[in-house]
Amino acid sequence: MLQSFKLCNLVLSRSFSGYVSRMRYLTRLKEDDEACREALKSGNFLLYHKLSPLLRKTSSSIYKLASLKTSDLEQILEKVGKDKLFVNESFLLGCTDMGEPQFSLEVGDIDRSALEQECRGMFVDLRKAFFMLPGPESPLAAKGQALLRWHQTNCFCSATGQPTVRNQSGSLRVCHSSGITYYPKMAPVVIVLVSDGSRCLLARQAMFPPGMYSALSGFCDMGESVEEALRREVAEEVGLEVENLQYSGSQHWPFPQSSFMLACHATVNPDKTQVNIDKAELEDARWFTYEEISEALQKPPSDPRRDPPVFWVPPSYAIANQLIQEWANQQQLSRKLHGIK
Ligand SMILES: NC(=O)C1=CN([C@@H]2O[C@H](COP(=O)(O)OP(=O)(O)OC[C@H]3O[C@@H](n4cnc5c(N)ncnc54)[C@H](O)[C@@H]3O)[C@@H](O)[C@H]2O)C=CC1
Ligand SMILES: [Mg+2]
Repeated sequence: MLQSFKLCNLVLSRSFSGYVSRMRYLTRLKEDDEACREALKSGNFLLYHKLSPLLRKTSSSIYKLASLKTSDLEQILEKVGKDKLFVNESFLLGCTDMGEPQFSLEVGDIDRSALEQECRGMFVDLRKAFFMLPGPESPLAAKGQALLRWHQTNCFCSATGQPTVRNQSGSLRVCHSSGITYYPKMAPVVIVLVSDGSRCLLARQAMFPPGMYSALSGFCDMGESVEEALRREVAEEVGLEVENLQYSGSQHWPFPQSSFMLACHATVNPDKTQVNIDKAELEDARWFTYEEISEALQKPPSDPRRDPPVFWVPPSYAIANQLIQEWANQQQLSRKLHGIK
């Protein structure tokens, strides 16, 4: 069986591009428990302590996700008094460009400082880790946490109350009593940057760090399209009617419990820009000029102790930043065309 799996992979990697063979390999690992158990023997592991990922400082003093090989992880587990079979509790995350499988493992029941010492790293709260990690590593750190959290909160069937059982990769859980299969879930959220042609509308919730304003956002209701959710959220939160919706991109966002962010641009009639804020949702919503936005995009997050707080926008790992950046680029282009400095 294993022999034929390896042969099949070899044939695949010769006949398809690297990307296609990696995706086919992952599908196989998701569906075939034995193949996944075999992959665990040559995996790369991201560790999480109570959902905080393990980071390591590199020789050039930047922080990266610590990725441990199977043999190193087994040795560390033995040193901290844990059976090396604990590796099998990992969940499949993906594979590297070299085709090496990646897994996440929750080690929250092992002594944190002993692990940090053995791994030469530190467990960092995910929100803080986002500020420390190089751009491409944040989504992987988020995905690892989201998958662990989903398994931790879906141990029982919501129909029967009986325990659910995971497959080896962690791509699903089954209740053998009801026969229901549960798959990891994300909640769809729309996020929209509203423009009146020369200004853009940003808002802040009371829970945001002082001075930070972001694009309007909201969870999709059951049965809604992205367009419907977006028009409703803007109407609810600031009392405006939007038009000209334009899709920009999407992002998995691990907060509060795995959201799927769908980002769009939209416009309002420049004669109808009076905002009427829903104070239950938002602390403030304001129109910002191009000058204010480009200044905010160039500076790091404000010191939260500054009083009054300085206006700033979400950092580059958040899709809100992408929307704001795109709007600023568009404004810059149109100002150039119209000879405005
Ligand atoms: N990555 C990014 O750039 C950004 C991400 N976000 C994320 O989007 C999420 C939603 O945005 P909000 O404006 O807060 O949404 P919202 O405007 O829909 O308000 C949140 C409220 O919606 C209700 N709700 C409905 N469905 C929910 C669900 N599935 N999960 C949790 N609450 C639900 C709750 O009462 C909650 O208090 C935020 O929690 C935040 O994590 C928001 C802005 C930027
Ligand atoms: Mg909202």
